[in-house]
Amino acid sequence: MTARNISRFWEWGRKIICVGRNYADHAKELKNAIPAEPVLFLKPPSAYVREGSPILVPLYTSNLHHEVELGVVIGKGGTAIAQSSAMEHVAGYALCLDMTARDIQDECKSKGLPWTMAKAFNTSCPVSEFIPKEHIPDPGNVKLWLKVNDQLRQSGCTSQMIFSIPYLISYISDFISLEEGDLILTGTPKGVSAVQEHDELQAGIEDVITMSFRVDRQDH
Ligand SMILES: O=C([O-])CC(=O)C(=O)O
Ligand SMILES: [Mg+2]
Repeated sequence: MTARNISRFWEWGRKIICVGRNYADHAKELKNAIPAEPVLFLKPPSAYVREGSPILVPLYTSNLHHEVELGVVIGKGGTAIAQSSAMEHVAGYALCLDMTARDIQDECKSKGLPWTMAKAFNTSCPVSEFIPKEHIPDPGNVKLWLKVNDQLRQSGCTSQMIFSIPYLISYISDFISLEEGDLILTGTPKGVSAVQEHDELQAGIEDVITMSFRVDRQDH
C-alpha cells in the first residue's frame, strides 16, 4: 500500500472548517456586522470537487454564489495550538471556492437555522492543486481573484483578513482538534455574485496558481 500523500488531501476524508465574515468589505456587502470572534461552519469531505468535474447547482437553489478563498492545509494535528507555533502545523495551501446557496442561507439566517443546506452540498468546495508551503512565503499578503465568463468579479488581498491565519488555527484548535489533512477556508473578500448553468469560473492566487471550473445543473 502506498502512503497517503498530503498533496492529495481531498482524498483523505478529513474535515473542512470554514471561516465566514473574515473580510470587512464582504461582511458589509451582505449587511452583516463585523464579527468580534471568527464565525465558523463546516463542510463534509463529500463537498470536494476537482478541476475537470463540474460544480453542480443544487436543485433547491436559484441563487448559487461563488466565494473565492485561500485554503490552509494542515500538516500536523494539534489541540489548543499557540499562535506562535501555529504555522508549524501548516503543510501548504489550496485555492478554494466556498459555493453558497445564498437564497437558502438567507432563509436559514432568518429562521435561526444552521447553514448546512446552503454551504455543505456536493461540489460546494472546489479546490485547486495542493500548493506547498514554500510557494507562499507570506500567506497574509497574497492576492485572490475570480472571474465568471472572463469578467472579474472578486479581487482582494489576504492582508484584508480580520483574523490572521495563526489566530484562526489557534482559535479553532481550542475546541475542534486539527488533524493532518484538514482544510481551513479563510473567508472571502467582496464581490460574491450568482453563477448559472454553463458559466465558466476562473480563479487565481496572483503569481502562484489558477484554476477553472464549469457550472452545471444537477440531474433530476
Ligand atoms: O456566507 C458568508 O457570507 C460567510 C462566508 O462564508 C464568508 O464570508 O466567506
Ligand atoms: Mg465563505
